[in-house]
Amino acid sequence: MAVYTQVPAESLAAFLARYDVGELVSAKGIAEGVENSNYLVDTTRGRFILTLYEKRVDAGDLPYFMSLLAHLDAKGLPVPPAIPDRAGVAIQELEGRPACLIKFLSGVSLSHPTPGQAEAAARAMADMHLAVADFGEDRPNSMGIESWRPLFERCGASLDDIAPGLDAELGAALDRVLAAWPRDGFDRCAIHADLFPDNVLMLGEQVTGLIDFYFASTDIRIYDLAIMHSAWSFGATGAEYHHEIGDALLRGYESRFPLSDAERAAFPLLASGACIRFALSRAFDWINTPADALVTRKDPLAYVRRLRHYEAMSHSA
Ligand SMILES: Nc1ncnc2c1ncn2[C@@H]1O[C@H](COP(=O)(O)OP(=O)(O)O)[C@@H](O)[C@H]1O
Ligand SMILES: N[C@@H](CCOP(=O)(O)O)C(=O)O
Repeated sequence: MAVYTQVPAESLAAFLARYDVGELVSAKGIAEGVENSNYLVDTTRGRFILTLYEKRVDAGDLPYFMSLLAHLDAKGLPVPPAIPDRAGVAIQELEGRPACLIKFLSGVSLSHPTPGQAEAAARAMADMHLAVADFGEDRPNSMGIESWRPLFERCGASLDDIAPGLDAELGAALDRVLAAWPRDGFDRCAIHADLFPDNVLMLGEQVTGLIDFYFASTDIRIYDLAIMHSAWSFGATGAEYHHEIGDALLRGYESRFPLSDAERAAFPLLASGACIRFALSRAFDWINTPADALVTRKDPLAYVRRLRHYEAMSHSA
């Protein structure tokens, strides 16, 4: 479920009247997604996505996200920019929420990507990193390394309610990863920071959409690839590593943007950091979301198992 805010038809029709997009034909809430309310809107002139930003997206960050999307769209990347109304305004308010009308992109997100699809998606990430070389704006990563210790402490002893020993295991991994994290010497740029399979739209092996830029921020470029690697290369429980997908991701990325020796050496560490980040955000949501809430809680342990894989790789390296 991801329709937290209901938009009455009259209010949507009045909203659309500000734009040059024709008249409202239909609007359906989109079930996928967890952060925002999304509607699929058809008008007499085409199809659009309407997003109402809920509590997790800070309205103050929207200008950065929209500016990044406009930059990537202008460079020909398959991203969904916000559409400006007749007055040139893209970030609006609807039903008391910040809202944007967004370009609809075709394609489907994949549950079980093939190596060819993984390779194409990682190539698209590298294209995105190349395209932001002249993007001048900056946003600190609100889910970056500085946030992990405070988030871990907010989860506290409740971690052991998820699985006995989780508090100690994540605490020890956090100490190791924070101590070894590269503070400088690596390329930094605007990264997506959440390029999971559900945030890539594809038709066959063609990438038709990179979506959901609401964690985008300035961080280590290869950390973005490490996040993608940890999200794509494992079975749903995180126990099984699919090396053919992991290899395809690196191949696709490197076909555009080869890794340096230092980046290659740091990759397991950066991927361990990615696992800690998603294990902690999922654990926090697990602890703070009632089991009967409409939103499906994502399993933190699926990231703890991935973490063990990268930690073992770090040790053997
Ligand atoms: N621009 C778009 N074009 C087509 N479908 C989209 C677009 N943006 C979002 N969607 C659809 O809406 C779903 C939820 O969007 P997403 O941005 O991932 O939501 P959330 O931020 O709530 O997680 C996606 O899985 C996709 O099906
Ligand atoms: N990808 C994250 C959660 C963020 O949700 P999204 O729907 O905005 O991608 C995870 O799987 O933990």
